[in-house]
Amino acid sequence: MIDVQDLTKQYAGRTAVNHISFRVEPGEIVGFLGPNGAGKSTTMRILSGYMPATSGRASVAGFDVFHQSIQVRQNVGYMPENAPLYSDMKVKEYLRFRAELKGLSGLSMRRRIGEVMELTGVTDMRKRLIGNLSKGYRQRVALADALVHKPKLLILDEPTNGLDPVQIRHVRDLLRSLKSKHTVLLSTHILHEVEQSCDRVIMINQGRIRANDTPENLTRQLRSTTLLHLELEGSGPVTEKLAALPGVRKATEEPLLVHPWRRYTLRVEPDQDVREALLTLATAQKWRIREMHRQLPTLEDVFVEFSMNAGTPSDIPTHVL
Ligand SMILES: Nc1ncnc2c1ncn2[C@@H]1O[C@H](COP(=O)(O)OP(=O)(O)OP(=O)(O)O)[C@@H](O)[C@H]1O
Repeated sequence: MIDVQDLTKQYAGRTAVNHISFRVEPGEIVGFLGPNGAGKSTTMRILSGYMPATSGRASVAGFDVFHQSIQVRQNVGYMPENAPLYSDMKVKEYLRFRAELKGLSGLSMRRRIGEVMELTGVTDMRKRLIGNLSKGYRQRVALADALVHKPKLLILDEPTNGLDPVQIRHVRDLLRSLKSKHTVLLSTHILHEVEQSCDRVIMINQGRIRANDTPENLTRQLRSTTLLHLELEGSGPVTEKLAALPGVRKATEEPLLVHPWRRYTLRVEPDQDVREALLTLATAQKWRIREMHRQLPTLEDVFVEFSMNAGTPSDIPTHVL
């Protein structure tokens, strides 16, 4: 659905996107992540046919973004960051205006506007002036605009920016519901969202792609230990025996919980799962276990690692870390 090859964009000598290549397959929801200034919006603008690149090639739904930008726009629903909306128009009036610009008309247009207003939860706001809407509702209107012509590909630049947690959840559910009908390229700083919604993650920093994999593989790759937390009741040298399990780097006993239960934390080698061996040991030792849970590195840990390794830490604004 998206094929990017060796794409570069320079602004007045400053390289915003630096020889990037990637693909997005039909039906995928791909998270496009990176710290502020990484080059996400620039890439998304180019892919939507709104800005030319300096060099390289990109195609969307089989159309070249440079030479066939009209066909590209027909196939792409683009929601820019801080989408500009006409504040003196009413919601339905604005969507109608946008739908007409995108070539819709008549009954099918009216039906479709009704559908996208329902989908994005703005039906009750249809007669309100956009200028009087909250940020969350304006974001929804921008999303309705992006969806109105049933594009094959949605390019959403920080669609959850400025939304409250309930609205964020709504957008997440919406993304999931769109999955069967649209391919989605999504930029966001809410990594929890990406872990929950995206099939794949492309991480970009300083205009270069640093990672391109599933959220699971990225977190697995992180050179870090997995933590296994236990609440256990047993006698003898428990900590030593736990530490001796193959794959365990270190075992620590934390302060007594409520007698006779104790809490232990095992630092486990990446890619090792010691839970079965642990249960076998516990049975042999007649220990009792009332809780066991693994704490895996999150996508946020991966993001920080890639962001920090790629550039000088001072390049990276603290609010995204
Ligand atoms: N119109 C422009 N003129 C000059 N430089 C620009 C322009 N737009 C972006 N840049 C620069 O290009 C680089 C990439 O910007 P871009 O907006 O693509 O990053 P981003 O990853 O989307 O960041 P954010 O998360 O803050 O939106 C930044 O250094 C930015 O300052």
